[in-house]
Amino acid sequence: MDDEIDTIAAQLGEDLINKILGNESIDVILSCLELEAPIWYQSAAEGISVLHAAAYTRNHDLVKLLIEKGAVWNAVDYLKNTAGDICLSYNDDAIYKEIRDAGIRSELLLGLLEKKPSSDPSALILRAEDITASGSSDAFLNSTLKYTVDETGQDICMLNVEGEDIGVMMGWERNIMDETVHRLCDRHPNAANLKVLNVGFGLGIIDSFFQNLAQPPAEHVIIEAHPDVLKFMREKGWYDRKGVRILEGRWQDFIEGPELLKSGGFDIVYTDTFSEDYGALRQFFEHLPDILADDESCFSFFNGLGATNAFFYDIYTRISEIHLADIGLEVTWADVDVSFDDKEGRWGETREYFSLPLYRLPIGKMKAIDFASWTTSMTIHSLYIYDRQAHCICVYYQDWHRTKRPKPAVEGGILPAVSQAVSAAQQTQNDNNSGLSSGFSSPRNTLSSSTGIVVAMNEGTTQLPNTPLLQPTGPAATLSTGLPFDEEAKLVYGVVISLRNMVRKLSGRDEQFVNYRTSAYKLHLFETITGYRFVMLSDSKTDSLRFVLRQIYVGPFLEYVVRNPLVKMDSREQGVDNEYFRASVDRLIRGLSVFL
Ligand SMILES: C[S@@+](CC[C@H](N)C(=O)[O-])C[C@H]1O[C@@H](n2cnc3c(N)ncnc32)[C@H](O)[C@@H]1O
Repeated sequence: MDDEIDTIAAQLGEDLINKILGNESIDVILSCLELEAPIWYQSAAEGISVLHAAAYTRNHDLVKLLIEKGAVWNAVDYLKNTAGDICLSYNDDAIYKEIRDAGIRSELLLGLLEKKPSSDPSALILRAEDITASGSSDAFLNSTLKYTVDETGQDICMLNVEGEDIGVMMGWERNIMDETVHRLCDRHPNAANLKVLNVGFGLGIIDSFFQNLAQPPAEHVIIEAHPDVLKFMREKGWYDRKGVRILEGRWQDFIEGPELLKSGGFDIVYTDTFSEDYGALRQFFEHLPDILADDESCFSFFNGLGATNAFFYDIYTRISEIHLADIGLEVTWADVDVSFDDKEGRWGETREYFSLPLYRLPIGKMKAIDFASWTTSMTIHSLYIYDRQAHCICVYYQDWHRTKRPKPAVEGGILPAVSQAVSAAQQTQNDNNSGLSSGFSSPRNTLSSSTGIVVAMNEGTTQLPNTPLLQPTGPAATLSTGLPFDEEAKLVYGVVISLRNMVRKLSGRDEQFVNYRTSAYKLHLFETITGYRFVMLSDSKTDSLRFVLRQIYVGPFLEYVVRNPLVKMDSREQGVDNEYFRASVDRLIRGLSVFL
């Protein structure tokens, strides 16, 4: 019965492929699929799939349709070509990208990278379930390695798997390693004092290039797991080299432990292991933000997945770029010409694992923080305005990226027109009292609550047109004092005045105190000649915001507070809040050029 089904499927499949090759219309192909012709079929004669057939006929619409219907993007024919390779041979970029993107989507979405069985034709890329020493880490680490010089004179670290010689590392890769070291180190700002981590010693080619830099690394950590490699390292004197620290074991054993980061993060990280699949490489990626020292640190890895096939190599190159981007690393790629060797000579008796003319060399760097988006989304915590006349009484308060507001002020603890969000407000009372005689039309001006309920969302219930109010979206506030607002405001004022006086005492009256920074926040101060003190708290890494405070003063403050005929300029009794001022400050913060 099963045989019968197989025969029918094969007939329908052969018929489908022949129709595609015969340039039948899309409708005809669709009706074959409706009659259950198997879209996964590969022809008996050449092993070509429906996607190969569509690529041969260069029918872009049909390729799209077949992909939509579930055609296998990575089927390999008997000549080990994929449909993508067929497109490459025709130089058909558009169809190539269609198939390549289907591959990337499928790999990303289904996470097939870790799961491909070795019987899959694409096992020429990954050997995740290969339990021989070339595909299984455990089997590899228990195997015997041989260091030798092959018939062409190149150094080889070799493994024999079921009678076949497999190069763990081969001398022809010197150029790749040389170029990698130069691209990683040459222009590094810390070149005179580099801290380098290399995972996987092999022949020690890359480690020798690191050591041969004009200024060898100040610290050079090598993680190596295989006992035979460690023996080789000992024989070659690597244990005695200055600045070299060898961690014996798998990188997985050290990556989260204290020993690796004994002297802090690394300027350069490189990894090139053996018998590990893409899933392991991706796991290594995930640790990079923790082990790279800073934004100048660089990372590279041996980019050899899929390198016996241009199409697969392209896909895995792009997937690694996407995954590195996910953890904040931006990759630039350089091509290294590896076509110069006579291929026969390069491989000798060993199994070929890189057959493309160009090696794509990745250099990953932590993406520079985009100051614009960073500041809009997380830096400015709060603004306080004080009037010298009113001493430590805050006359205005507004916050943006503070997830925890202070507790509301005790009743009578703050002036009525400071901020609704930190007053002991009672919404019903707000409604009843809106539009008070003071000239403040904002509901924020009508507070006299006794409930103590915190109004913890946007302050503006009324808004100027086109002025979205900022949400408190930042990280958990480091600034929350847990105090009621009136006490917090006094504390801020007290700190400002003490530091200001201290600066004057230490450096003379002309010296101005403009900001200070702790590990948790930065405080910025701007004083007007009329006696107002504008204080802003921000993330500790923010540049000076004094110019922002000045802009608030000369813009919204002068316009909506000082020159507003409806506002009684009595900040000692009232506070200065009004909806126009509040919305205008919001708009100004959001519209700052550094936020663009
Ligand atoms: C291809 S070789 C590295 C070659 C090296 N880049 C060079 O320039 O000579 C791979 C090395 O990684 C080591 N290795 C494999 N899996 C490892 C793991 N999980 N942790 C640390 N080293 C590993 C192997 O023993 C081998 O020495």
